[in-house]
Amino acid sequence: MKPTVVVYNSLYPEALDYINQSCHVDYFPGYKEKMPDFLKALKTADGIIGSGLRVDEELLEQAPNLKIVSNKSVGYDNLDIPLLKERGIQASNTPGVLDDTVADTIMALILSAARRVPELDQFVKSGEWSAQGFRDHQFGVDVHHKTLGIIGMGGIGSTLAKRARFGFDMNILYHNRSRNEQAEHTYDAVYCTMEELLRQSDFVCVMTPLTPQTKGMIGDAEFAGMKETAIFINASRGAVVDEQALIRALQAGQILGAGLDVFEQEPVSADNPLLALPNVVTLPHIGSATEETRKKMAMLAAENVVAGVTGQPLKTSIY
Ligand SMILES: NC(=O)C1=CN([C@@H]2O[C@H](COP(=O)(O)OP(=O)(O)OC[C@H]3O[C@@H](n4cnc5c(N)ncnc54)[C@H](OP(=O)(O)O)[C@@H]3O)[C@@H](O)[C@H]2O)C=CC1
Ligand SMILES: O=CC(=O)O
Repeated sequence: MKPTVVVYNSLYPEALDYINQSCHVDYFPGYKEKMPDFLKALKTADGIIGSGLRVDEELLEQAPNLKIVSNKSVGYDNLDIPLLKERGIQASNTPGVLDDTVADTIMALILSAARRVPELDQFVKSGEWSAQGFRDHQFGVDVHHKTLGIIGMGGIGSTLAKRARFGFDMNILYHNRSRNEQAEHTYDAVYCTMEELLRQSDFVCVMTPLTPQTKGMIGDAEFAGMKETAIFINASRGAVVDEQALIRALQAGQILGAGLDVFEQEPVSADNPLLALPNVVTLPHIGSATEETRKKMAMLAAENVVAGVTGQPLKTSIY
């Protein structure tokens, strides 16, 4: 009998076909709208694939045969890893294949925030440019030759460092729990304490995973430690930052601006004060969202789930 794989959000046809070749597929492009059927399918699932589903004790109770959870994302803060390990269930994610695309998104946030792109786009389209002309107070700040501090110099952080160093002649500082010697050699990145990095950087970019250690890692004290001219970028997970502290820092002029791809609550609610601040550039969590990269992520996640249910080694196992 073929193993059963539950696909819990939409998946490219190529990836679905690949799973279909060796598995029975229960496909739920939007599992939330089909909850009773989805829960029924979990009862016989050997593997599940998708992104964002919270896999915890409650979910595992519904899925007694589960052998693999294949996350179609790099981040795996939706998974209870100690519990999965304890139950002997494998888990995989999709590192590497999205590094360039996410680094491009971060450069877009850096450039948009520094050069006030969304604000000035609106200025042109609303007719204000022709009505009142462009004034000095609308100038932005340079990105080239400035200092970029990267908190979380891993796959994406290093790919960002490459762009910043060689494309924009930026100086790179970084902070991790451990040294990244490759980034030091290749991008002249300088290892710093968090305090040093915040004090010296013109752009501060957070790129760590969300873990119990990183939750709320950037708060009042960290914003107070940044330059008044600093631009803060977050494309990791919203909860790595204390969002209320970020709002306070922006409203008080403690930092110059922010570029955000992620939020504590997603989709972000319409009354979030961040949305009312002209010096904040926002994106709807689209770091890896290009056609080409999402296809690569889907195929990698499909290969992992098939490997997991057929007893083969996973391509990108989390543990
Ligand atoms: N916006 C989006 O669409 C996307 C967001 N992401 C997010 O980005 C995260 C990073 O991805 P990726 O670069 O592939 O991951 P990596 O594992 O390659 O890099 C993570 C880096 O964070 C560092 N780190 C981990 N914990 C801490 C800590 N407590 N303090 C300081 N540094 C820490 C690690 O170094 P060390 O272990 O030495 O501390 C490592 O250098 C993902 O987990 C995901 O949440 C990913 C893809 C797209
Ligand atoms: O947020 C996206 C991811 O891949 O993680």
